[in-house]
Amino acid sequence: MPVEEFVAGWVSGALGLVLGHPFDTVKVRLQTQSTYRGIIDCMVKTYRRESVLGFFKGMSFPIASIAVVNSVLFGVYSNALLLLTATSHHERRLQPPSYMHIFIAGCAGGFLQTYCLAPFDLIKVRLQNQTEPRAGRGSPPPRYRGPVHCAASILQEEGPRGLFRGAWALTLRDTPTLGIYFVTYEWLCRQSTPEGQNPSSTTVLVAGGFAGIASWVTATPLDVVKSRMQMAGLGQREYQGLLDCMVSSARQEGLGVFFRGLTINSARAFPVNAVIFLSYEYLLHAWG
Ligand SMILES: CN(C)C(=N)NCCC[C@H](N)C(=O)O
Repeated sequence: MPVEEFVAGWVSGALGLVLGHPFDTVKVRLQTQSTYRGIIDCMVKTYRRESVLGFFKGMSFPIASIAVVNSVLFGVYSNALLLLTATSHHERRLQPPSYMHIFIAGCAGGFLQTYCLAPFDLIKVRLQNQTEPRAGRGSPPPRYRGPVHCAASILQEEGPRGLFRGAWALTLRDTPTLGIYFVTYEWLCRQSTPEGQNPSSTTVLVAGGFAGIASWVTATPLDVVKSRMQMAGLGQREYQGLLDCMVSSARQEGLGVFFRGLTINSARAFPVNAVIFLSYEYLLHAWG
């Protein structure tokens, strides 16, 4: 099984993560708290209360973990394509796989990555939602002191299953949308690249950026449900399950609730995924 796709996926995931984390914090807060009037209001309040560091809350942990998840995604995707089409990454420009094969391989990558992603994503969301200023003398400490303390507290208070809160919503969110992600990327690359040639860096950047947007636009409704289910039990509303979360969110806040965070998600998705695909392609090219 070729492993370089896993390593390239890890490096590119880490680069994308640093670039995208401030956008991600604003998105998570908009989706789960109703104290903000919009993106700018959320950014201003975060900056005033928590300084620039507020945007980077919960990042140390995902930089190690989400990068591993990206490595699983790209590694499984590439190896699934190898199984389906018997072509390696380098052979795929001369013998391009069908969009159906790309979609299936993307869904397989999306499905398997959620097993690693679920607990990491839960911890990230819980830490990002702590809006207390940095602990100073006299101010009460935040509920979670960091990722390890957060994981230990969830285990203690909610049991091992607590770490997988929202995992179903995550699986439903990621399986089809990662199929869409890779199909969009390949389709855009093929549109502007002569047959048999490698796409230029500009093409990779643009195709990667739009692939990110396409996947996040389709993922946003379930992203909202997933974030709410992950926050449930923390003084926020408890849900009976995924359907209950969808129905009660729609009843209380209207259908627009499923598009919360769409603008910030798309603004984040372009640069993050442009960098992910560029560094991924670059590394695989450099390793020959
Ligand atoms: C749920 N969706 C839509 C995705 N995971 N899409 C792939 C993007 C991967 C990248 N790490 C990012 O966070 O944008």
